[in-house]
This record gives sequence, structure tokens and C-alpha cells, in this order.
Amino acid sequence: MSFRIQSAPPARPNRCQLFGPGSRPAIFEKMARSDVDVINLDLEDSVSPDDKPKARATIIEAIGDVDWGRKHLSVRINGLDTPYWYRDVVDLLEQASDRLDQIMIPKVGCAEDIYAVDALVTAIERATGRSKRIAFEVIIESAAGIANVDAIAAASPRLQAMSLGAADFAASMGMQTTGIGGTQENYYMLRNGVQHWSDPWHWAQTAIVAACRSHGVLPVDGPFGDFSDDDGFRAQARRSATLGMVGKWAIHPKQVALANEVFTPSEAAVSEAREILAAMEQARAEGAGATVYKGRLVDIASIKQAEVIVAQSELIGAA
Ligand SMILES: CC(=O)SCCNC(=O)CCNC(=O)[C@H](O)C(C)(C)COP(=O)(O)OP(=O)(O)OC[C@H]1O[C@@H](n2cnc3c(N)ncnc32)[C@H](O)[C@@H]1OP(=O)(O)O
Ligand SMILES: O=CC(=O)O
Ligand SMILES: [Mg+2]
Repeated sequence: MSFRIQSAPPARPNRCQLFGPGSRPAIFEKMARSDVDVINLDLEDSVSPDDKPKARATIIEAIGDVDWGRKHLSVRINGLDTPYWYRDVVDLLEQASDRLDQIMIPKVGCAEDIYAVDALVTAIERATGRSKRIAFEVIIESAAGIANVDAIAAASPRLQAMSLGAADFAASMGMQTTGIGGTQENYYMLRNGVQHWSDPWHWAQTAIVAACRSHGVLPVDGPFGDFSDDDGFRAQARRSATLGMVGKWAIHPKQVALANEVFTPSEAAVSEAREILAAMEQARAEGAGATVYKGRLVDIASIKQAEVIVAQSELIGAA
């Protein structure tokens, strides 16, 4: 570890973020009853331009009126390249009840984007005397966003989570696909005439995880568009979890259980982690820094790996 200690991310579960368009209030109660850690009411790309003012007012009303339980409640505002975002922030901060936890800023391209929203939010909080400080989450979904990901992750103490937005990211990068996440038909290696599919999202995901882990932010995998493909969702989510992401979006209620399944450490994984900790405790008592567990090396680094899994499980148990 560097002299500079890695900061811990917010201690709250973030296994599944369920999205719903702000222009579709009929689903708000269903969202509130769902088994998710985070709710994302959307003012951005699932709401058509003509519907933005109405959706804004509808969301503000629902923040106070719907019983959202203990879920982390977030609203996705419009991007800073639109004429809508400032009104989203002003109306939400001036009119929504204190039940609002967070705003999601899409399409961030540089740290100054966060600075601008932070300045506006801070001024409104001071002017109105809002008692709860609003948290931020951002979406990395452009070439600029991924190029500046580390500075973005460090941009504000309000920042709690960062997602990869595969759809806009693909468009911004000029990727030849209309699929949202998952395996891409043409992204394969060829060996002896056999195709081996590779993962075009891997680089962006690892860049996001590294930036988030350096600055105490939760790294999250974004949408998987084909909600009829459970196995495809699972495969994508398992790759993300293996890389260090803590959760994934659901753009349909079908995906909620899948995300929870993948991002909740299994009983087997937790008991193996506890056994490794016990084996290392015994090794330490015997004056050794390394030992053998089920025929493989475990050492002091294994303690930290095992602690990640135990901590995830304890966080979820405590939620
Ligand atoms: C690239 C991005 O930016 S992704 C993020 C932005 N996108 C979004 O927010 C889209 C969120 N998802 C949706 O709007 C919808 O799920 C759609 C349009 C994809 C599909 O909607 P539908 O055609 O109604 O789906 P479907 O008929 O399968 O719905 C089944 C049930 O789930 C409900 N439902 C659908 N979507 C949601 C949701 N997001 N949250 C809660 N419940 C939902 C429906 O009301 C229906 O309930 P019922 O059985 O009581 O009638
Ligand atoms: O906003 C999400 C995306 O995938 O684009
Ligand atoms: Mg997007």
C-alpha cells in the first residue's frame, strides 16, 4: 500500500439499481416495493423532451408521497450539454422532500462537470437550509469521461458511486454495435478456426474500478439492454463482480433478482473466506506468514482478499 491510504467507499449495499422513467408514475409503487438497494427515477434519456417538465414535477411529488422504505433514492438529471439540467437541480433541491438521497449526473466528461453541479447544489442547500446533504453518482459513458475517469472520481466529496453506461459509451466511442452491454458478436479472437469471444467492456470497467477504489467511490456496472436474456445478464454481472464492481443496474424488474444473486456473496464463498482467515490466524500463531489451504498458497494478501468477501456479506446482512 502506498503512503496514501486507499479510502473506503460508502458503507451501504449497492447491488441493484432499478431504473424507471419519470414520465411513468404508474410503476413508482412497484419500484418502491422491489428488492433493490437503489432506486433511480429518470429525467434523462427515458423521458422525451416534451415530457421533461411534467416528469420533473411528478418525480418531486413522488419523492415525498411514495414510501420508498430504506432504499437509497436517486434521480438521474439531464446532462450538462442540455438546457434541462439546471432546472432539474433547482427544482429538485428547492422542492423535493428530504427523502431524496442522491442525484445521478450522466455523461460526465471532466471533473469540472461535477464542480459545476456541486456549486449549484451547495448554493441551493445553503439558501434553503436543506438538512440532508445530497450525494452524487455519475455515469461514465463517453470517450472524454473514460479519459478523465480518475479526476472525475476525485472531483467531489459528495460522489458516492460511478457507473459505466454501455449504450452512450458505445456511441461516443464509435463502437459498431446497437447492443447495450454483454457479448458482442464481432468481438472475437480466432484460433485454429475457432472463435473465442472477448469482452469489449473490460478496459472501461477496470479503469472505472481503479479510479473508484483509489478515491472511495462505489464502482457499478450499468445497463444490460436485452432483458429477455437472463444468462447474458448473469455472465455480464459475474464479470463485473469479479473485476470489483459492487452492483449493476436493472432496466426491467426481471433483472433485479439476477443482480442480487450475483452481487451477494454466496454462502460457500463466505465460508471459504472465513476458513482462509482462520487458516491464516493459525499460521500467524505459529509464526508463519504463509500457509497451505486446500492445496494452494494463502498468505497475508489472502487475508485482505478474504476480508473483502466477508465485509461485503456483513454489509448486506446489516442492511
Ligand atoms: C440506456 C439507459 O439509459 S437505461 C436507463 C433508462 N431507461 C429506463 O429507465 C427504462 C426502464 N424500463 C422501462 O421503462 C420498462 O421496463 C420497459 C419499457 C423496458 C418495459 O416496460 P413494459 O413493456 O411495461 O414491461 P413489461 O410488460 O415486461 O412489465 C412487466 C411488469 O413490470 C412492470 N415494470 C416494467 N418496468 C418496470 C420498472 N422499471 N420498474 C418497476 N416495474 C416495472 C410493469 O408495469 C409490469 O407490471 P404488471 O405486471 O403489474 O403489469
Ligand atoms: O445511461 C446509460 C447508458 O448505457 O447510456
Ligand atoms: Mg446513457
